[in-house]
Amino acid sequence: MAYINYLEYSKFANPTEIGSGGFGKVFKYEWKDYELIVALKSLKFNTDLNEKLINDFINELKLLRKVDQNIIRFYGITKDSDGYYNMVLQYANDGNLRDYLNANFTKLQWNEKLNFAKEIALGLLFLHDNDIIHRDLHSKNILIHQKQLKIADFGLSKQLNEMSMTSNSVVHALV
Ligand SMILES: Nc1ncnc2c1ncn2[C@@H]1O[C@H](COP(=O)(O)OP(=O)(O)OP(=O)(O)O)[C@@H](O)[C@H]1O
Repeated sequence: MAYINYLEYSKFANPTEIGSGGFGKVFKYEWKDYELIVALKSLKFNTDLNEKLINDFINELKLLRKVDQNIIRFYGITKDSDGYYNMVLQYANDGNLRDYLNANFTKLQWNEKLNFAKEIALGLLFLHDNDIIHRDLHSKNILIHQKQLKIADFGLSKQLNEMSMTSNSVVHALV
């Protein structure tokens, strides 16, 4: 397996909660070395180790190593003071597309809406060119950073070559 950066938790300062999802909470931090704002997304379990959640998390890590301007950047992983692993991600300063549209839809111009559609299509094209299907694409999994849309949350994604024989057979049967 290719290398995933391990980052020291002490390098991150001033946490502020920005959201929560299936894996746990998401915090905004300052990455002191680079004076960069990043998002730390944690992997938390209330009960015993859940194999499916872990597999989803590892899958998300592997897929996020790829870099594209319409895909949220993944810098590495860190372990927080409670012992939980966190993904260190590019911080999207305008949050998710669903909240953004709820707040701004009436103000948006057509050229901006068309540009949004184009950026989502470009992000998807990049994923598909890399044989990745997202499988959970919706407006909360699209983040906005400096007016640019970035596809996030690959927990349910699958790389086509990792699909089971059964799924492959179905795909082939359909082609
Ligand atoms: N990199 C980021 N930059 C800024 N905000 C983020 C970032 N990642 C997540 N968020 C915010 O935190 C919320 C929760 O994110 P998360 O990916 O954990 O869950 P989700 O996509 O809403 O749910 P689920 O994990 O169940 O699919 C997002 O909807 C978004 O508003």
